[in-house]
Order: sequence, then structure tokens, then C-alpha cells
Amino acid sequence: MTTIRPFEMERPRHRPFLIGVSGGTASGKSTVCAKIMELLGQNKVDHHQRKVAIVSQDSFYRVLTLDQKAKALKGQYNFDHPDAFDNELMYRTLKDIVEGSVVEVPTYDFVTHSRLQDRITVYPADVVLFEGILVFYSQEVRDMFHMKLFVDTDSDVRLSHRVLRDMKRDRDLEQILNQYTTFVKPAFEEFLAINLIVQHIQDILNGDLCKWQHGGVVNGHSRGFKRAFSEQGDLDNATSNLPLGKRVLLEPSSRPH
Ligand SMILES: Nc1ncnc2c1ncn2[C@@H]1O[C@H](COP(=O)(O)OP(=O)(O)O)[C@@H](O)[C@H]1O
Ligand SMILES: Nc1ccn([C@@H]2O[C@H](COP(=O)(O)O)[C@@H](O)[C@H]2O)c(=O)n1
Repeated sequence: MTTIRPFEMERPRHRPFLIGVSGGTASGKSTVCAKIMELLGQNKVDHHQRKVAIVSQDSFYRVLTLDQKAKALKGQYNFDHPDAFDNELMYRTLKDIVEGSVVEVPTYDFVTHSRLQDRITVYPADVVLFEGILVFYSQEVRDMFHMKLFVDTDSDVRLSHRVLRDMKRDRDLEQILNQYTTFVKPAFEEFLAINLIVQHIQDILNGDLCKWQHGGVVNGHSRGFKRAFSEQGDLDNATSNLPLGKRVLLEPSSRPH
């Protein structure tokens, strides 16, 4: 639900530049977003001064039934399928954010697999980073992004980070690995890897072909998800803290803003 607060009257409404940040599980999406905030000096300012905000797709995990929760507690629920998210709430919230409204997003508890009572207030910002495994899945959400980033981390690094993280979430190793092989890995391949390629080809077929042909080449690659921040170049300083095997790929959007 969207709440309009008096804050809106103090500050003129403005439309933020919306950046989608995706990548496989434990690829470092949150870490990269936090680093961007830190490098921009945004992590220590209050919301009156804050110009950059982060919203996580985790906030939009659906509330589970008792049966589903019992499965989740055994690592037998598929949280990596697009239907695991309340896509309608996510779309409405993003639309409100893009229109410069104050929004409230749910907080999520990975230990109990449930939505908490507390909500996070997201104030209008000049730039909003929206991060999650499937933020590029639906066309209508994808079309809202002015820029898309893909955090590309080797799958062995991701799995090791995920195991350590999930153990801190009170899960045992067997359950973590079962969930990974049954749901996480196949969904990554189906909904993220293959889907991104299909979307890209679709964009070309839908008329971006001219831009593609005339858009030039960056760092020896054609345009698209092609610019690796961790490669040599002007963004090296900003990414010097990325771990080995992690690259942030950038796709500038053709969307007007
Ligand atoms: N460079 C790193 N070295 C060790 N652990 C890391 C590193 N970067 C991230 N992690 C850990 O890996 C896990 C996943 O990182 P996170 O940024 O939350 O990824 P995502 O948002 O893609 O799930 C977290 O527990 C985080 O602390
Ligand atoms: N109750 C839940 C909800 C989600 N997951 C897993 O989280 C992953 C997405 O978050 P990342 O930070 O890793 O991008 C996703 O792969 C789900 O499997 C979960 O385990 N439990």
C-alpha cells in the first residue's frame, strides 16, 4: 500500500532514475548496491539529504500458507520461480516510486520465511536501485528501468557464499544443497540466463536493431550487458573492492527519461 506523507509537500515531486540490478543468488547484488551508496556518500545521510535509495525484490516475497511454510522449512519450496513474488505489489510499488511518491515496502525474514510487521519507508530519491534475482523477468517492470546492471559472479563463488549465508539463517547443509540443486540452479538457468538472452534478442527484433548496429562498441564488445566494471577502465576505482570472479555488467537503456 502506498502512503503519501507530508514530506511530499516539502519537496517537489520528481521522477527518479531507476536502475535494475540483477544477478544470480549470492552474486553480490546487495553488496554492490551498498558499495555504490557508500562511494556516493549516501550511507550516512538521513532521508532528507539522501539522493539514492535501494529497494530489494526480497521485500515482495509472497506470504505463504501453512502448507507452503512447512515445505519452505524443509527447503522444499521454490523461492526462485517468478510466482514466488507478489508481482502485482512489486509493480504498483515501483510505479509509485517512479512517480516520485513516498512508498512503504514490507520487510522479509529469511529464517521464518515470512513478511514482518515492520515496513521500510522509501522516500523520493534522484536515483533508485532495485535489486533482486528476477527484477528483469517481467517486461512491464523491465521497461521501467533507465539502466540495467547484472552482477556476474562465478557459480562456485555464489554457492559458497550462499551456503555460509543460509547456515546463518538456521538451515542445515543438506537442506541448503538440496534447495540449490532442485530449485535455485534450474531457475537461474531458466528464468535468468536463458530469459535474458531471449529478451535481448526480442529487443533487437523489436526495433533496437538500428541502435544495436549503430550504437558502437564499448571495450571491444557490442552494446548490451557488455561493459564489465571490473575490467580495466574508468570504473576500476569504483569496483576495486569487488571480489575475484565478480563483474558488474552494464546495459544502458534506450528508455527516455
Ligand atoms: N567479497 C566477499 N567475500 C566474502 N563474502 C562475500 C563477499 N561479497 C559478498 N559476500 C557474502 O556473500 C553473501 C551474498 O552477498 P550479497 O551481496 O548479499 O549477494 P546477493 O544480494 O546477490 O544475494 C552475503 O552473505 C555476503 O556477506
Ligand atoms: N524464504 C526464502 C526466500 C528466498 N530464498 C532464497 O533467496 C534467494 C534470493 O535472494 P538473493 O539475496 O540470494 O538474491 C533465492 O535464490 C531464494 O532461493 C530462500 O532461501 N528463502
